[in-house]
Amino acid sequence: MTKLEAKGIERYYEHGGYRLKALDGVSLSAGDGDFVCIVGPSGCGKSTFLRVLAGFDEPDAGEVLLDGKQVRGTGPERIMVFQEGALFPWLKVKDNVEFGLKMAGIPPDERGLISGRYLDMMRLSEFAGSYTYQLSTGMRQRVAIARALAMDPDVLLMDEPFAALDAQTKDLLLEEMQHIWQRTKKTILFVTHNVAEAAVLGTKVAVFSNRPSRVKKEVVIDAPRPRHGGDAGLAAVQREILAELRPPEGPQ
Ligand SMILES: Nc1ncnc2c1ncn2[C@@H]1O[C@H](COP(=O)(O)OP(=O)(O)OP(=O)(O)O)[C@@H](O)[C@H]1O
Repeated sequence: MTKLEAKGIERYYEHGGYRLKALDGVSLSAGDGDFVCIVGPSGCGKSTFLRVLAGFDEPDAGEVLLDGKQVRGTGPERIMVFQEGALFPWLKVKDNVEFGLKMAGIPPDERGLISGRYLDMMRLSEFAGSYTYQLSTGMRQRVAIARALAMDPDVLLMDEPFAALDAQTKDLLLEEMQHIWQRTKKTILFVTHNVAEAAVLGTKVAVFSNRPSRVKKEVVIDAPRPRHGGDAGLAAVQREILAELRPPEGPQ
């Protein structure tokens, strides 16, 4: 069953009198429980597309459907995790995770149970009372993921969430992300510039073209899990994606 569907999304930006077309009719769907990775050339419009899905940006044309119904603006059923986590430094880890729940009027006891569950899942329980500046970058990113999951969204939108991490932490989080996805059965759309990461995580990978972007190709990946970066079985799929990303050869 289709969970989230984007149909013919167009998005323009004003650049000092010049109208720049970022998205040129992007259509992409994610089935319930799919892990869709989005890759594409730098500046092609991946983040713009995710912002449209999250409702932070209005498309100039096209529509976003959740469970077959058009959605506009932001909503608790579509939650975004940013590259830098975007946590509140003045709040403790537990309060960061509970922030959205508090805003939604969930009583303290229930909030505590929910944050406890996700802090446990992200192996952060012993840091519940710490401030985010006392954590490593990887731990902060895990707090951001816990905070998003605590809202129990239908769809998790992740914009290069591991880009600022060192290789070792990234490997660990790639593994954890697969466990979390399998445990929570969330529908995830995940933007990355890293083809290996996309091949490890994705049930399918959507390759965006150069700006103004469209979906150039969708590659379905059914390799067994857990997957790891160096898996030989993923090499062919990575080559297929990389071939799509290579600029066309022009006249010499
Ligand atoms: N707020 C904005 N105002 C004006 N132009 C913008 C804005 N946000 C993005 N753009 C332009 O839209 C295009 C797509 O940007 P976007 O950040 O969506 O690309 P991206 O694929 O996520 O890039 P990267 O991989 O480098 O992060 C770029 O040319 C960028 O300059």
